[in-house]
Amino acid sequence: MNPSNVDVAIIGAGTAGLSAYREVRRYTDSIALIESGPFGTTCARVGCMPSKLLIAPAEARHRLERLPAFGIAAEVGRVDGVALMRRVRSERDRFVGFVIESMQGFDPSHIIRAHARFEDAHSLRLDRATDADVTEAAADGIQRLRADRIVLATGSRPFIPAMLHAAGDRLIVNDDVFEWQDLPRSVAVFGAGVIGLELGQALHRLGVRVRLFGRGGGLASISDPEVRAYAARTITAELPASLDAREVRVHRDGDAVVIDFVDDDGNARSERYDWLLAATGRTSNLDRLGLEKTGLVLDARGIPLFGPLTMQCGASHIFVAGDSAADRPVLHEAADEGHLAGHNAARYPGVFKHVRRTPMGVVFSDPQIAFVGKRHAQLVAEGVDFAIGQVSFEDQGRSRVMMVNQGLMRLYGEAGTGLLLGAEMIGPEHEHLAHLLAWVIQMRMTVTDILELPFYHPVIEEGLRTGLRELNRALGMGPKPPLRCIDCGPGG
Ligand SMILES: Cc1cc2nc3c(=O)[nH]c(=O)nc-3n(C[C@H](O)[C@H](O)[C@H](O)COP(=O)(O)OP(=O)(O)OC[C@H]3O[C@@H](n4cnc5c(N)ncnc54)[C@H](O)[C@@H]3O)c2cc1C
Ligand SMILES: NC(=O)c1ccc[n+]([C@@H]2O[C@H](COP(=O)([O-])OP(=O)(O)OC[C@H]3O[C@@H](n4cnc5c(N)ncnc54)[C@H](O)[C@@H]3O)[C@@H](O)[C@H]2O)c1
Repeated sequence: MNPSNVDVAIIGAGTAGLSAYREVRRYTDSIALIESGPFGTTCARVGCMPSKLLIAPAEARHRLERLPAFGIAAEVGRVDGVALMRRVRSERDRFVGFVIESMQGFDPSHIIRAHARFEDAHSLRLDRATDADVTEAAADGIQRLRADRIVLATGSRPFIPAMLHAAGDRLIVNDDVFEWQDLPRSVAVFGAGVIGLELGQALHRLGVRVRLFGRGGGLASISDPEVRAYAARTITAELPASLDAREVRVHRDGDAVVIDFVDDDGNARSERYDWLLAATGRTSNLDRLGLEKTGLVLDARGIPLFGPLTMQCGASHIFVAGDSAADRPVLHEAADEGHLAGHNAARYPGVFKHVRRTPMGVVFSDPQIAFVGKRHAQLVAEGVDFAIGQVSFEDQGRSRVMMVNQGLMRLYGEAGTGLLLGAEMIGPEHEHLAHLLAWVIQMRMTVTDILELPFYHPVIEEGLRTGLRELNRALGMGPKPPLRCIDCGPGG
């Protein structure tokens, strides 16, 4: 391979880039996979996996707190922060190791450690990589690369509002949390989105003093006002939070971060924390690529206009995938988009469309929050004629048995066709219910057809059946579900 002139260059070796590489390699051996940071992917290093490793012990401890309500005397375990963080890091390293192992079959001559930037639509300038331990592009003698086709898979980074910088060296992001040697005493978590809620609740349950600072009352990007209100009530009953903190001012007093703010009840408060964790959203890394030199049409955020069924930017030889595209910033979609972008970059100018999966999001809070198909806000914005069926999990049989009976699910169905369109929900084991719903939506099933599927007794899925029956009634396609329906079994 001529290392300065390749068929396909892939910028970024995260989930999307690795998936693109595997696809491109089926068609050509003339490839450059360019990575400026450490290998291992955001998901394994600082994202999905370490966050779930922190959440798991927090949930285990929380279950102990609930045992007395079952009549079991239990002492809530003292948290050994050093041991706990050691496990988080070592399991995280195992997952990173699996990713790096999966790259062992890659041709080493395809891999370039450098920061890529466009000089024109086909030429990339390669600068020193950020990871000091790696071979630098200059040391390889490659400082410029010409590529016939290019995949942009550069991921995203935390977005930090200017006002938070007053916390100085006490300002951290998710990456820093997973390097901790011990748990801190206190953390102010800014941003009540997915990351803020997952990490904030886990730290709180591990005995760290936490407050979650939100803006405008939003929580975990729930768009259905009823689900959002229920979730806000349920989550904040346990986790100290100001979801609509106003007049926020951050400053330092010695080692402490001081936060002055007006809380949700209108009271002026001043609180001190060891750390300020910014979980205030993420921004695409495409802004550091010099895309203005490519001639691509960019949107207001600097992201090229692309087709979600091809990942092609305009009609060009450039394709985009994963978090950098800022369209569906979750792991399985990054992998899909990488595959699609890689496939089309390899075969360009032959470009195929590929049907996308039903959108799905799961927030690993407790209770879990999930979204499937079309969001409530999207249906309203698109002017879709839809009906809503809803079910509370407070009286749901199996949920009560297990003492996890908190939750509200709202299901959306299309008027006239009876098709299930989407759902937003908070409740027990909802990561599983979200999958069932995503599968039946993707199969384009009507609510009536879904109700023909089997439901065991007593299971949490029976709550879903009640919601679907309510939706069928609201669509005018089924009877009013009987109160305490006995064919469902008690509590069904
Ligand atoms: C705390 C947290 C928890 C999460 N939890 C979940 C979860 O539970 N479930 C889920 O589905 N998703 C989760 N996500 C989201 C998921 O991690 C991302 O959607 C996914 O990792 C994106 O993959 P990617 O390939 O687009 O980006 P990355 O994996 O970030 O890869 C991009 C790569 O490009 C490199 N790069 C950037 N610019 C350049 C350049 N100019 N030149 C060369 N290389 C460059 C970067 O160094 C990086 O290695 C979480 C994210 C975070 C932060
Ligand atoms: N379980 C999962 O699948 C999972 C978990 C974590 C992250 N992720 C992915 O990572 C992405 C980024 O997550 P995120 O939580 O950083 O972003 P987010 O967009 O979900 O939430 C950011 C929140 O910060 C708030 N905010 C912004 N500026 C603020 C300020 N000055 N003060 C207070 N609040 C402020 C926003 O209003 C928003 O609610 C998610 O969209 C998701 O795709 C997924």
